[in-house]
Amino acid sequence: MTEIAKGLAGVKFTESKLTFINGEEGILLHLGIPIQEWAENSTFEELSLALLEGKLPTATELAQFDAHLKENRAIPQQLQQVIQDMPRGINPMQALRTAVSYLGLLDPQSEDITPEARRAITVRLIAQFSTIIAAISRTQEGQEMVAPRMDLTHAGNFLYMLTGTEPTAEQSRLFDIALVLHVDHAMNASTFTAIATSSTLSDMYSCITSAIGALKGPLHGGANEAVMDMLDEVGTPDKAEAYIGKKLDNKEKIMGVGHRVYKNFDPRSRVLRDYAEHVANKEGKSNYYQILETIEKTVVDRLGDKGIYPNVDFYSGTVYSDLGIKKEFFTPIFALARISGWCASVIEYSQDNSLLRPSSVYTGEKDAHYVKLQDRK
Ligand SMILES: CC(=O)SCCNC(=O)CCNC(=O)[C@H](O)C(C)(C)COP(=O)(O)OP(=O)(O)OC[C@H]1O[C@@H](n2cnc3c(N)ncnc32)[C@H](O)[C@@H]1OP(=O)(O)O
Ligand SMILES: O=C([O-])CC(=O)C(=O)O
Repeated sequence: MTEIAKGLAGVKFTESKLTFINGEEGILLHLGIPIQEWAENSTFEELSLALLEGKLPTATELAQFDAHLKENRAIPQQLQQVIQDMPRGINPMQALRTAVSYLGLLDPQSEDITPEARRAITVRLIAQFSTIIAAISRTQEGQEMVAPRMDLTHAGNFLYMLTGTEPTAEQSRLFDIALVLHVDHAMNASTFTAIATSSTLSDMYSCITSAIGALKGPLHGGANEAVMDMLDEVGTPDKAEAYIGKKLDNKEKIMGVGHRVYKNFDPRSRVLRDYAEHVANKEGKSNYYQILETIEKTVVDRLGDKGIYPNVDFYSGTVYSDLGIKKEFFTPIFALARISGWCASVIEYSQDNSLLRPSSVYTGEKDAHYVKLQDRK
């Protein structure tokens, strides 16, 4: 019988120098550097550039890249209008997908798939994702959009555009770290989707629009919002153990735990857990954090042997909540970070492109014949 690689698990279809993961030991490296070092020392801007260039940038290179991002923060008036006119109460990931697709219509370079054009579009996409997501949030709440500021970091400016208030240095840094942790993760479903689209020699906006669609699902980026739903459903920490026990007895999945690659702690969830704890301790342990602690313990006790541990989506929501971000925007924020990984991966793959076209094992009939409509029972 032909072996089927269900979910393409473990299938290697390309080489990449960007990200290394050892799922058994819980190791994640970008350009060989551990994620913990990136989180501690770097910024979203620097990691994005490093992945695009394949090396740590010099101070001059980083300053130039930062200036390019800032120059490109504003979004076209026509797109602002489209966002303004979107129906209310929509899923923000649908709104993001539509806005990015529309942005492609306005970009005269959008059909150009040369490496130079892909790179120039990448800078605009990274810069404008932030403005688009903040604009969607504000208009959905019936508020005026806030124009970007050029004197703030990428993370700080996003929080400013989202809330209309300049964040503190601590808030900006915390959010920046969260972005760094989400930038890239090798051949995850959305990056793979972006690459599959680019492998047909399609344009950058099509690649990113398809990636947004893939990230939206609750088995991937949508899990961070689903974790918050679960916390609200649990209600209080004393109910968490019984809630999880019942779900597991019913063979239901727990959101924010388990991972296709990590069969041990996801190193990013540990960093996020420390920040979530720090945030919770500031104001006395929050309900959310205490529920998460109990869920983590219950899941690891019951499923640790199966390699099921908290993933990056488990603690991120409590950090975002503390920054005043609504749960519907957790997945767009994942996209705000992952845009850099998507673009860097598409550009890397395009250098030695091969059409992605796997096979399936046909299990249907082979000797059927057409029956005219009027003769069918
Ligand atoms: C950024 C990210 O995308 S990180 C992932 C975010 N997604 C989530 O948090 C959703 C919850 N997690 C999951 O659904 C899964 O762990 C996935 C989809 C992420 C990866 O899982 P896969 O590698 O496809 O494994 P699969 O879903 O086949 O599960 C393997 C076994 O572990 C169990 N399992 C996996 N995840 C979970 C979970 N979250 N809760 C309970 N059981 C789980 C399955 O029930 C299955 O058990 P079985 O062998 O007894 O049937
Ligand atoms: O790698 C994956 O399968 C999921 C993902 O995007 C991540 O964990 O960041």
